[in-house]
Amino acid sequence: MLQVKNVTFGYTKTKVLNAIDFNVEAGENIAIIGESGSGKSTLLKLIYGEYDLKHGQIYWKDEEILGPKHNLVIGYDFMKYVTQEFDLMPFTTVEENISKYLSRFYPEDKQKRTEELIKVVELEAFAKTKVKLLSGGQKQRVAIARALAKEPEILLLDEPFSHIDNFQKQGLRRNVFNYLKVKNITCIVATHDRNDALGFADQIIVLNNAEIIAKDTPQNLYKNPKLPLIASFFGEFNVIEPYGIVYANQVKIVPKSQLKAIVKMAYFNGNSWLIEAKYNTISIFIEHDFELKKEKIIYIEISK
Ligand SMILES: Nc1ncnc2c1ncn2[C@@H]1O[C@H](COP(=O)(O)OP(=O)(O)OP(=O)(O)O)[C@@H](O)[C@H]1O
Repeated sequence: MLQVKNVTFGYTKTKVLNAIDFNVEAGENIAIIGESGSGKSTLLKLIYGEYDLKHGQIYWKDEEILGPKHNLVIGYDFMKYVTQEFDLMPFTTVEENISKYLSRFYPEDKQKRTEELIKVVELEAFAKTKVKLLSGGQKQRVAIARALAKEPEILLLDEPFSHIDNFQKQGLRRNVFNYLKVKNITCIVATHDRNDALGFADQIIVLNNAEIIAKDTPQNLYKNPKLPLIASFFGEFNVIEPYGIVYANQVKIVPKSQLKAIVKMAYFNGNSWLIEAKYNTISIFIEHDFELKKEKIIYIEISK
C-alpha cells in the first residue's frame, strides 16, 4: 500500500500542498484532478522522492520514500515516473530507449519484452526509428513503454496522453490501463482529461487550494459533484437554484412546464446540440437532440 501521511509542502513559503493524506492499495488506479497549478505534478514528484519532506511522510509498503538528502540518485527501483518532459535519449531508437534498462544477460527475454511493450503503446512501425525524429505524441508513448519495461510496482503518470491525437488516444489509453491492471501495477495519474479517469480510475482525488477536497469513485463524484469545480471536470453544467449543480444533459426541453427559457445560441456537439438559453437572469446550457432557432421560447424540466 502507498501511504501519503499528512504531507504539507511548498517550494517557497506558500503552501502548494497542505495536509495531504490518502492511501492507495496495490494495483489500484488513482486519478488526481484539479485546476492548473493546483499541485498535481508536485504531489507526483513528492511521491517519487524528488524533494525532501519537512512535514509528513510517504511510504510504499514498509519503506519510507525519501528525497535527495537521503538518496544520491533520486527515485526507487519499484517506482517509475513519466513526466511531462519525457526524458528520452534522442539519438537512439525507440527499441533501444525501451530496452535500455533491461538486463543484457537475457537477450531473448529483453527482445520479447521490448516487443511486447512496443505493441502496448502501438509503435510497431517506429521500433527502429531514432527518437529525435518522432512527434511529441510518439515520444510520449516511448516514455510510457520505457517506464513499464522493468515492471515497476508503482507507475506515476503526468498527463500521459496529452500529446496524442484523439484518433489514437482511446485505444492507447485502454491498452495501457488494462496492461497495468493485468500486471497489478499501482498507477497514479495526474490529468485534465476526464476520459483518463472515468472508465479507468478506481478513485479520483480532487485537489483545490492546496487540499484534497474530494476522494471518491468516478461514479459517485459524477453523480454527486459537491462543487462546480468537480462538475466542470465531467462536462458542461449549470448552477440552477433550487436544484444546485445540474449537468447540461439533465436539463430536458419539454412541451410545457413552469420553467421558461429563451434560446440564445446552438452549438453542434456531434451526437447532440448544446443549446445556450437565458433562464431568468442566467445563461444555462442544455444538451438537446436538435438545433433550435435563436429567440425561440422553450420550457425545461430538470431530471437529476
Ligand atoms: N520547481 C518549482 N519551483 C517553484 N514553484 C513551483 C515549482 N514547480 C511548481 N511550482 C508552483 O507550484 C504550484 C503547483 O504546480 P504544479 O506543477 O504541481 O501544478 P499542476 O496542478 O500539476 O499544474 P498543471 O495542471 O498546469 O500541470 C504552481 O503554483 C507552480 O507555479
